[in-house]
Amino acid sequence: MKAFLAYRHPESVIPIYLAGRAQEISAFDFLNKGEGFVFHAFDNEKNLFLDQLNTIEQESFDFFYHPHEHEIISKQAYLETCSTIIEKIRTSPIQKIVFSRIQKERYHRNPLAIFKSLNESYPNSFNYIISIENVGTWVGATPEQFLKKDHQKLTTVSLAGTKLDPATPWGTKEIVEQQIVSDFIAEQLKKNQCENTEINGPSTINTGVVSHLKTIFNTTIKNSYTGQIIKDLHPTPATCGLPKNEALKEIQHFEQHKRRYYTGFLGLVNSNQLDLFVNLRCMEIDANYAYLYLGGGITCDSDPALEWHETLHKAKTLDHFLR
Ligand SMILES: C=C(O[C@H]1C=CC=C(C(=O)O)[C@@H]1O)C(=O)O
Repeated sequence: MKAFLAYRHPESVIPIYLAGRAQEISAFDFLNKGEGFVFHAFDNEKNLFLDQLNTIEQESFDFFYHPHEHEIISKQAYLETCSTIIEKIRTSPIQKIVFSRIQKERYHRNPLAIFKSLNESYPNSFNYIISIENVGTWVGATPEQFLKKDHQKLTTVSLAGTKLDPATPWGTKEIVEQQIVSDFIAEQLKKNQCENTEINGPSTINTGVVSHLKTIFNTTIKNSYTGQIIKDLHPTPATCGLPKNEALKEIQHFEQHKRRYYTGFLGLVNSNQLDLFVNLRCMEIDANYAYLYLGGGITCDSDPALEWHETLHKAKTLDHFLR
């Protein structure tokens, strides 16, 4: 399959435009594929690996649209389902479920112009546009590093909790919601024999639209554990919930849409390095419409109306640039 990719890494100001090929890979099967770019689905189905990537002029970037159903729920349905999820959490051992929805918007700009606007507005995000034959086109500006690895040095991040106004103090709901992610990550690092783990945070980061709590984990891992730590971390409770398998089942039950690449992960791969991001604040586009994927962590302290409002606010990351 033909593939086009443009990305702008948060540590750089220069966007890179590439063309190459994409192949479907089994879940997590990208570590022995050589140099390339992984675009991994949330539910491990139709994971893609891009390679034979060559730099191109941006004028040569082409778009593949692959229309399919996007289930869009009403505000009323969102609020009702959210209340049911809160009740479920209050009456079961589940502590957190990340619930998401799709918002459909007409767009009128060249997708590359949208990508460029993201680069101007979000210097600290990993911004990308990816277009793959028979798959479609996705655009995103994600603030969440999934995993960075250079030889045995590994960094991962717990990013959760959202506030809309940077001036308001953090509430207990957000602090607990992010601590759940940090505890989960610490446990997975330990299980995978990581050593010399340094934990920094939580501190507040501002994405330009919302603020989050962020804790950074720097550690050392034996290369033989790389595959296992990725399997254990994906998906973290920042995008799925806790306990992981129970939360996954509830997501499949409550969400009407398939997440596809939203809350999967993407990024650069080569023999000794990985630089992966969680696919958040992203949208799938066809020739006329953008489908924004918007989610948030639900806990026993959630308020459905506030969660709805949070998804509307997160949508601003992208919808500001569609018209
Ligand atoms: C699942 C999303 O965000 C996650 C990352 C940061 C904060 C989150 C929250 O506050 O709910 C989510 O865990 C999303 O933006 O779709």
